[in-house]
Amino acid sequence: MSRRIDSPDTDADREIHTCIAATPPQPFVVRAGAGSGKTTSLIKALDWVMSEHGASMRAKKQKVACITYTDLAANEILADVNDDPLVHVSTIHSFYWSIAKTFQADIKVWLQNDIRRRISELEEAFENYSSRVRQTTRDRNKADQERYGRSLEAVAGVRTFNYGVGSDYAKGILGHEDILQLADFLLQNRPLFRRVVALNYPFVFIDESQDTFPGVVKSFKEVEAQMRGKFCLGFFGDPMQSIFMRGAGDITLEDHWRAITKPENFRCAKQILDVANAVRAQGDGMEQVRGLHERGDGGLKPVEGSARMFVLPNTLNRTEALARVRAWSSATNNDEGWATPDIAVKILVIVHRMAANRLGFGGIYSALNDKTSDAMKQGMQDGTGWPVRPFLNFALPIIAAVNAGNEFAAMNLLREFSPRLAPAALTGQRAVDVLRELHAAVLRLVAMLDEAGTTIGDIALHLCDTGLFEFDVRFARVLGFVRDVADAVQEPEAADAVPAEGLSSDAAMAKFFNCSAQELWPYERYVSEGSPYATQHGVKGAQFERVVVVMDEEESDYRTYNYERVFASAEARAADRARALDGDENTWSRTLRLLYVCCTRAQRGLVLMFFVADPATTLENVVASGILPRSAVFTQEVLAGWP
Ligand SMILES: Nc1ncnc2c1ncn2[C@@H]1O[C@H](COP(=O)(O)OP(=O)(O)OP(=O)(O)O)[C@@H](O)[C@H]1O
Repeated sequence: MSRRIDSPDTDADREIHTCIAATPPQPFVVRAGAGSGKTTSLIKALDWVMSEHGASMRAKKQKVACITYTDLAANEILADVNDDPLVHVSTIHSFYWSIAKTFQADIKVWLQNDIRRRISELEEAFENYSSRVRQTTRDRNKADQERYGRSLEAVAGVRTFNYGVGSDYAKGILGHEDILQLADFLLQNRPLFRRVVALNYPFVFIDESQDTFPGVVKSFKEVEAQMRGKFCLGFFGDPMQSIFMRGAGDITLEDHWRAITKPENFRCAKQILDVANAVRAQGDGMEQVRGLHERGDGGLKPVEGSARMFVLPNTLNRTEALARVRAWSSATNNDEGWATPDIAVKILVIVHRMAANRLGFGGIYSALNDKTSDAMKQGMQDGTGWPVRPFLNFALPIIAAVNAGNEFAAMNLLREFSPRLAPAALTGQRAVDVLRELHAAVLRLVAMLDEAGTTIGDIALHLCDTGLFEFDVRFARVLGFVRDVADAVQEPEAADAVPAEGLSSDAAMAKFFNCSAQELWPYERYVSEGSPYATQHGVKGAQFERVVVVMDEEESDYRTYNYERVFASAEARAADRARALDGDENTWSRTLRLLYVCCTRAQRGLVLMFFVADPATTLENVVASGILPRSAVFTQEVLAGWP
């Protein structure tokens, strides 16, 4: 297998090498477009640190830190550098915890102050409640204040703090968000801490820097300012691919830092790259060159590929339109892959709602998506969120095990998740009695899922009341008010609240509990990847042979993204662009970047399906935008006669 590290150096790679080999090493910011092989450059950079500075770093027990966006990316990079112990690859959360965890006394002080801050915020909110605020909201505010008060008391007695999936302060467990706040606080306020970090990690490289939190960039800049000459930062990113609201975007250079541009694109066939460049021309204007090549008889040749748009009336049935476009593309490209069910084509939807409604879990989707925090949306979409884990990790698997007659698997799940089988709980009890009760509870669970009226809340209460499953503190808290579900759903303040801890997640959970339990199976199938759909945000960093991008304002969140703005009249676009250049981030600029990310996922074939109210006008706008030539833009008529 060819290794990334063995691919020829590009000009950008040579510049990175110069920065790393300089005395002292020079911090740098690599700006490189989609498909440019940023990860390859990053791996080469790690290799140069090892070859140029490895001996002295080993002697001083130092490491180079490489911060990635996901654990998956971290593992891939680690494999590429042969798990060299000189390289520490991790997500920002793990890295932050690894540098902060030895500062236990500081952690306690920070946490106590932070809990006090949260209590003050709740007190202030309470004082400012208008007379219209309902009693349940007031009661919950008080309950949250009391809960934090109890946490504060408990934290005083905690000896060791750890990092876990969800926070549980009384047990000394900090959650994801806490780790970020804590380490940023230490990095930005404690010179000694900055010094220790720089001496342990004289090189820190940050991948996907456009999506790194601004606080993280600020923190590392402070380390660099204090330890100049002894600490080298390297950012690898693409401001045009900044698609998460909390991302840092473009990294501003300090005086002595070097800007490096990597203009190649190795991923996209020519027609797709032309579209990507035309999109980007309206953004930062960086033009990418080269495109996908393949080896043929006469050596390496550029791949032409295909890129088309269908401008369709938004009255069409989306599923039928998609099937027709795929059949048409298959025939036109003479490529059966377009019509092959499932995975040969990746369909990118703005939100999962389209897939959710079609597959039968629209209720779960809207409960945990609409007016909820980004973390809750994301956790629902990828199946890692705390509200859905008890069902995905325990309830559904145990039902499946029972239905398949697999008692061994069912027993293993009970051992792993049931608090009643914990050794302490079994003391003084006859195990056989406990098992008999659990068995009956599981059979009831299986029956409940088949009963039409069962809600997700009913399942949750059953799991809780029978001791089948141990809920974490957040879930346990919600179960506390689950019987008031109907009330909470109707409560206007709860439903309309800006996403924040407490109220908005309570309202979302109330809706979630009201959903039919029968939505759980299709939801499970969806998150376990048995689907050709992905969201336009979820495919960051990925590539696929054939991509369909569904641009559909009816499916979208109007405030944040709107493709009609990108393909509006020339005057409207010019006005949005002028505002964006003035620093006013807007729907047009956000959507333009999302479109760039979507288009550049495709290697050989790209189809944009644009559902609009007025296809004729939109078609003219699309052509005027210069993003696709007229010959590549089609309307409903061409699909007539396709199945
Ligand atoms: N130097 C190179 N020569 C040839 N192909 C390369 C080179 N570097 C990367 N590639 C190939 O180009 C494709 C894109 O690489 P990669 O996914 O690392 O890009 P990226 O910059 O991370 O893209 P994105 O920003 O879109 O996630 C991959 O198929 C990779 O194998």
